[in-house]
Amino acid sequence: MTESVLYGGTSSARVRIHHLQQAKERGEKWAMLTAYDTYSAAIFEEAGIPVMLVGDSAGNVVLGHTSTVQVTVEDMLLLTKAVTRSTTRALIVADLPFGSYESGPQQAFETAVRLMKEGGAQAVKLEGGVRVAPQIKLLHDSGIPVMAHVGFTPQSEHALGGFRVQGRGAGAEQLLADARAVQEAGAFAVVLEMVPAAIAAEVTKELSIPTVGIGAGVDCDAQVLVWPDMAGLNGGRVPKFVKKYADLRAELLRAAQEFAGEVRGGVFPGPEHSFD
Ligand SMILES: Nc1nc(=O)c2c([nH]1)NC[C@@H]1CN(c3ccc(C(=O)N[C@@H](CCC(=O)O)C(=O)O)cc3)CN21
Ligand SMILES: CC(C)C(=O)C(=O)O
Ligand SMILES: [Mg+2]
Repeated sequence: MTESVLYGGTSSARVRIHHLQQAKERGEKWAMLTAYDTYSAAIFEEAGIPVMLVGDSAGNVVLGHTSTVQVTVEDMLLLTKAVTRSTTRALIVADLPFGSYESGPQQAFETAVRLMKEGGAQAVKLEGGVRVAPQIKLLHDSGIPVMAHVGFTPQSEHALGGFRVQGRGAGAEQLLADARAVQEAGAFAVVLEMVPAAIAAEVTKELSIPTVGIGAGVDCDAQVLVWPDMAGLNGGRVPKFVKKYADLRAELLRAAQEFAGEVRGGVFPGPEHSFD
């Protein structure tokens, strides 16, 4: 496992993407996590996470919005800069936020260039299938690596009628058409969000590019989770597809309470934290 090229040195984005492609061919799975700040990104890189997504889920988990719809390009730039300042080996992908690419390929190009030039991202992600294929094609032809995102696309929650599994029944054909369209347009990978496991397995088999699942079963080539969800920082309800690998909320709550208690009791700072 440690021999895997996925966790190697500081190769170019193009070479790293080629390694993701080779991993699919070998049947070697990999993990992606979201990242929004400099410390956590450095930790995930040390943990051997080969791809990080500066997700517009920041709208929910960092900025306190009710959805990703309110997130701006300026918000994404701030977060992307923080992540790219502390990482060297991971491939950093930045989400194009709602409203920054839908009107056409030129708009998508201009936003992607900002996230790469100013933010330091090595790739971008956008939501949609057939509908955004022209955007993906222009970015790809311009040398910008694109990750696609089909199935449940949170930026369209209002159009889709809420948080719903996509690709069930007759929806399977549309999902397959979307997945084929983004591959054809030049995407290097595609996120499958909230798709029945059997359909995601079929898409994964059908496509030559890696699929990254979130609520899409175990047969995807890779998996992604929103890090505050998987680390248990989120105090509210989490989607069914989340597994909690830690309880950071409890740990942080305890630390903050203990600090406050020691200050109230005159215990902190001790002599070892004070200057003569
Ligand atoms: N914290 C967080 N985690 C995420 O995974 C996430 C975000 N925020 N923000 C952006 C999108 C929105 N996503 C979401 C948000 C909610 C559900 C949800 O409530 N799912 C329910 C209902 C599923 C159904 O009824 O079919 C679930 O129980 O999974 C799913 C995906 C995924 N992304
Ligand atoms: C859930 C992932 C795929 C995402 O788009 C995000 O975090 O914004
Ligand atoms: Mg997103």
